[in-house]
Amino acid sequence: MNQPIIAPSILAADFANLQRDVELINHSDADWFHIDIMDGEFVPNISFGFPVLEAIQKHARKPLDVHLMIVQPDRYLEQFAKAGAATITVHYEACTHLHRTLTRIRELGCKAGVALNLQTPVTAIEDVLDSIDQVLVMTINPGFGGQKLVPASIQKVRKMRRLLTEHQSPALIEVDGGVDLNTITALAEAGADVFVAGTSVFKADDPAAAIRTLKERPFAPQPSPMA
Ligand SMILES: O=C(CO)[C@@H](O)[C@H](O)COP(=O)(O)O
Ligand SMILES: [Fe+2]
Repeated sequence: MNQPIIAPSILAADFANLQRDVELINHSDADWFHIDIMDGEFVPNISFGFPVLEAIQKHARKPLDVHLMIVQPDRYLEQFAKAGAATITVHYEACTHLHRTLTRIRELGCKAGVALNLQTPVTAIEDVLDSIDQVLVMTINPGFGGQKLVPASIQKVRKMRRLLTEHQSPALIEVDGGVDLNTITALAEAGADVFVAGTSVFKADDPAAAIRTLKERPFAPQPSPMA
């Protein structure tokens, strides 16, 4: 098991104190910033757009991992790249020409990610694996923070790991939704590399300590079944 990559989701930050929360992540053991963009059409919620992303980018000292929950993402790829995205993840369900979209993301100098909703089988991306740097396995229905992880998604992460191994793909597996101290170990054991955490970080009494504990938890000794 590799050291987990922790990506706190800004969606759960205090937007009235955004700079404070960005600095908190800068000074923590977190690895990336996870940025959720929702358009009110692909998902039943609207998060924030370019002015907020640009404000985050001005202060962030770690890579921006941008998760686009929007229809026709091709319209905005260039703007997200200009706004400082290190990785741009589009939804499989939102792309008519997925290969074209992924190729464009890489041409723009970003890493290319594909997100799969709960019902989308892992094999959906099999034929474009060469164009993918990261696969985001949704562990909730997208659109809102603070939801409980859907248990069946752990098995899906396992299937995704098998698929990537079978194709010798170096793509990272990211999990998103309901990641906390109770779920991170099973997700890491199933083969996830990147862990998005919103509520479990920003709603904790001490977010920096929460990040540290999330990072260490998959390596912590498990309680024996007799205990
Ligand atoms: O993409 C999404 C929601 O659609 C996520 O990135 C959430 O922001 C994760 O929040 P928590 O489940 O960790 O509160
Ligand atoms: Fe997300």
